[in-house]
Amino acid sequence: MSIFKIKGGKPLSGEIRPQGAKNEVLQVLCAVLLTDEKVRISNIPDIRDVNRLIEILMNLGVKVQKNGKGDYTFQANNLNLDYLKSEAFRKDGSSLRGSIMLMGPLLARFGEAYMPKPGGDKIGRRRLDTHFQGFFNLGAKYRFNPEEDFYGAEAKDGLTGTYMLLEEASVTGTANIVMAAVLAKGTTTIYNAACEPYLQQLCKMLNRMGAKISGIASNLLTIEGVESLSGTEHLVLPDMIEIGSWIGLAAMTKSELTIKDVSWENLGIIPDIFRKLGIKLERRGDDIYIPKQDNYEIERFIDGSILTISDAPWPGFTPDLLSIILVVATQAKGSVLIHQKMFESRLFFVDKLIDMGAQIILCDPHRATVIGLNQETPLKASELTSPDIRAGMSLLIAALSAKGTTIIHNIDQIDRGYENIDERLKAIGADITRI
Ligand SMILES: CC(=O)N[C@H]1[C@@H](OP(=O)(O)OP(=O)(O)OC[C@H]2O[C@@H](n3ccc(=O)[nH]c3=O)[C@H](O)[C@@H]2O)O[C@H](CO)[C@@H](O)[C@@H]1O
Ligand SMILES: C=C(OP(=O)(O)O)C(=O)O
Repeated sequence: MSIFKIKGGKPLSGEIRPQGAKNEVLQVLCAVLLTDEKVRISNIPDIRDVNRLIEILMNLGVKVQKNGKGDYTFQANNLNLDYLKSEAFRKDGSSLRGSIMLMGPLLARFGEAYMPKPGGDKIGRRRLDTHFQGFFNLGAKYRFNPEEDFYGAEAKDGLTGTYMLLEEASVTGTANIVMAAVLAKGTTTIYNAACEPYLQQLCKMLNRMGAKISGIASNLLTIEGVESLSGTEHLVLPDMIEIGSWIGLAAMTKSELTIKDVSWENLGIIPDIFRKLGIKLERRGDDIYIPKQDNYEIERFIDGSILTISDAPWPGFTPDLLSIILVVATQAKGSVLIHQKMFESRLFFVDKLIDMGAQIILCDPHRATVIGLNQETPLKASELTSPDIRAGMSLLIAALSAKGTTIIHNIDQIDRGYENIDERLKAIGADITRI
């Protein structure tokens, strides 16, 4: 398995263009199964999770044509559903989280869907109840035989729309239920739906295919079922998690960076949260400009108490950027409490930052207090292993700011979500080698 060798402490400069959004692509790729017509999707990032999902679609019989970089046409007009019960699918499907979203479209179009336990980051318990509850509400029956190790949902007589109040605003769960409901008989109403830009994009694409979804961008979606869907073209948004990662990188390494074409209107609260850490960033057209800053000071709450940054379903702050916020805070002036509410094992990587000299108290699995070093003492180089995708990127940012040479193992975890990261970092001046 490859490793990264990083010589840190060099300021970076220049322009960087975000890749297409991983978590949106995983949704819209699954949606190609809802029609037998062609669906063209562009700005698809060349990352491990996405490539695996495309391979699964191909194994399922979807015709895949590459039109150019990140630009593909898919056609699901002759599928091999036997693959869903095969040993090969058991292995392929369990390699990424996003594959769970194959179920909604398959159930809607073919009345059956099977799924091995999906993969994704090991960041705590990741339940699938919302997905299945949604399918049951639409009339599907559960099928699980422990010896098969597959989850299954069947609806041989089709799905029927209904009202449902989700227990939690699950991102992939909402996507799955929406994709199941678009072809159901009658009207489905989903309250407490997730509404991340990923979902807004999915719903807009489905409407272009002929679906009737209203309430997009809110937590109350109404879906009038239709008989069938047609083909469409879809452009994937820039990856807001990558954009946040570049903001953090610029601040931590005292670099001047311009992040190109970020789609500001889809970034929600993300720029403001980085500003709370004292990071200056400017809107220039649709770009983000981050000037070189020798230090940045964390704000306090209005009553003078220590700032807390926590995650919440959209339009709250995404949990996928908390690890980046945490690492950037280690070199800020001041203190902050990071509260990761959703995932229970996502903060354990702070041990590695503590080894590098960061001042952090892990209060419990969900909360860490960071006392910033104000760029007075750089982090020390170290030998590290990346535990998950975002912690991996955080460690990479730490390494790029640290004094000396850091080795990061298990960089597959970073490649899962960040396209060609080493070459793109080199282009802005980083000293990083893939070995
Ligand atoms: C492939 C993909 O798109 N993955 C994203 C998706 O995962 P995924 O869709 O798997 O995550 P969910 O939204 O289902 O939930 C994530 C976790 O948060 C908890 N939870 C969720 C909603 C809520 O209102 N309260 C709550 O506590 C869940 O119990 C679960 O432990 O959304 C997560 C939450 O933004 C992101 O971290 C993942 O990157
Ligand atoms: C947790 C993440 O991904 P996944 O849901 O695919 O594990 C992430 O993108 O930060």
